[in-house]
Amino acid sequence: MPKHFDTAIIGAGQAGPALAMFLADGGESVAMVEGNLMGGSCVNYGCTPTKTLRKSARVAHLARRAADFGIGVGDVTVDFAAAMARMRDRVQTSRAGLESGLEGSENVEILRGWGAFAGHDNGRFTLQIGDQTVTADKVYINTGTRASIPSIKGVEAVPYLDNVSLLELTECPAHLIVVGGSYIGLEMGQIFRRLGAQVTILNSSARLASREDEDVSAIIQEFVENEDIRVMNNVEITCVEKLDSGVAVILDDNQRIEGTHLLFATGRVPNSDRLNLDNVGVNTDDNGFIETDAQLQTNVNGIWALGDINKRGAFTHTSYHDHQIVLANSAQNVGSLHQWRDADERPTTYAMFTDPPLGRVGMNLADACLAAKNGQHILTAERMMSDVARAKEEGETAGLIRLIVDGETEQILGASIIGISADEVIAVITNFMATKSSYRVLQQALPIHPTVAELLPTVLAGLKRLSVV
Ligand SMILES: Cc1cc2nc3c(=O)[nH]c(=O)nc-3n(C[C@H](O)[C@H](O)[C@H](O)COP(=O)(O)OP(=O)(O)OC[C@H]3O[C@@H](n4cnc5c(N)ncnc54)[C@H](O)[C@@H]3O)c2cc1C
Ligand SMILES: NC(=O)c1ccc[n+]([C@@H]2O[C@H](COP(=O)([O-])OP(=O)(O)OC[C@H]3O[C@@H](n4cnc5c(N)ncnc54)[C@H](O)[C@@H]3O)[C@@H](O)[C@H]2O)c1
Repeated sequence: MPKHFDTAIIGAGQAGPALAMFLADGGESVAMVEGNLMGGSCVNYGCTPTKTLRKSARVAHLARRAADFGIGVGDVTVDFAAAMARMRDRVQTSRAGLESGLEGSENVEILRGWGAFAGHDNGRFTLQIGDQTVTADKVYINTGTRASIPSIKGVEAVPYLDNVSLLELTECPAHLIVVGGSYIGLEMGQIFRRLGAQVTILNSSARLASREDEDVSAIIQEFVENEDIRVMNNVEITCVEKLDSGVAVILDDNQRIEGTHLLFATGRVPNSDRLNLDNVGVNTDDNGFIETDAQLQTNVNGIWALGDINKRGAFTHTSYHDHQIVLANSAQNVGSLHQWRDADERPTTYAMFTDPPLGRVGMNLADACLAAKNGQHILTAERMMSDVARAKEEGETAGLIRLIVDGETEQILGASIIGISADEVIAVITNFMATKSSYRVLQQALPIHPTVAELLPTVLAGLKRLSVV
């Protein structure tokens, strides 16, 4: 007889482990199935290592700028191996913490191996994990995504990097060609430039971070080019070739870019292909992302999909939030204190950790223009970071603050903040939006001087109706 669990969770990403421990604490028997490293992309190949490396890169950058602040540090050198070792140490500590939490959880059994559905019978799902078979009443899928590699001619014959192998480098690339001009391309391009690589970004979109407003893309392009990162937008890669010294990328206009290393930062594909979803009839979209309702239940009763695999956000905080939504809607109603029970209602919010960072929530200006065209009463206000005292004092004045408000309900609809501390300041807006209060309440707050956030009430005082012709 296969061992039976109340709950099986496939994939220990950002939703699975927290859910496992919570359900186990409530007395359920939980199988936590993981084929690779506990913590998934965020802990091992995503947020944790990249934000740790970002710090080394920022220190190098500020050291190079030391004279601007009246400080002499002499020639700045980068100990690449030490920076990478610091990053790996942080990853290991983070993963170990998660593992010990799971291992210490009495009702959680960790099953190591790739999980797949074998079928269902009498309300129980059967899972195959290597040569082990188990059954469960409920299954939560948290299997995430992996790097998508474009099918470019010659790609199978060249050595290339993705977000996993990039972190395994032992020497800094002399010239890193980054394909992709969005979150990963920009964050990693800037980090590796600051660690000493020459960097070229090849981007098929017309502008960097093309989901953002045009002026935000222009600000990003300006600050990365100021660091001698070469940016080529609107490119179409015809083929890639292996060289003794690395790799050559040939564009459709016959331009040839040679580098020592090639990184693909061209989006993600879902890890749904080895789940054998057909055996239980779970629906996916054409790209393999699992379809769910607003409570994250799939079309099959008793199977939920959480995190990047459900395409309802592609961030650690959205994945973690997914487990809270599931708990809030669970039979035990254990998450009743959580406000959000409906994934359709939450606003999109994220940061891009370039330096300076971008903080985003809800509508951007392009969305706002569309809404205004459709008759919505929209107010907008903005201020350049060069007019923010704290930014001037820090000597980091690139960027802007843009706020968008509904003129009738007076609720804040969105914000784009790019500039120093934008990754933190955006949370003031995101948290405030959760109260659904009028923006006038935020204007009554007493902010601290000198901070970037102190300008938010001032910016709101300048709200004007957005008119679109
Ligand atoms: C370079 C990079 C930087 C990033 N930086 C940020 C950031 O700064 N902030 C942010 O919010 N987000 C960031 N992200 C995104 C973030 O990492 C993901 O959104 C987050 O990890 C949530 O993923 P998840 O919970 O869906 O699953 P994942 O973290 O992808 O984990 C899925 C797990 O499932 C396992 N698995 C897959 N298939 C199976 C199977 N069949 N059986 C068993 N196990 C399986 C995998 O091995 C993996 O451990 C970054 C991503 C990358 C790649
Ligand atoms: N700060 C963060 O939260 C953070 C950081 C890094 C990654 N992430 C996550 O990782 C995911 C993936 O990020 P990403 O940057 O790889 O993907 P993305 O989908 O955001 O961007 C892909 C980029 O690659 C370009 N591109 C695609 N095919 C190309 C080709 N053949 N030639 C040239 N350019 C091409 C696109 O124009 C775009 O700029 C994000 O959706 C996000 O969820 C988040």
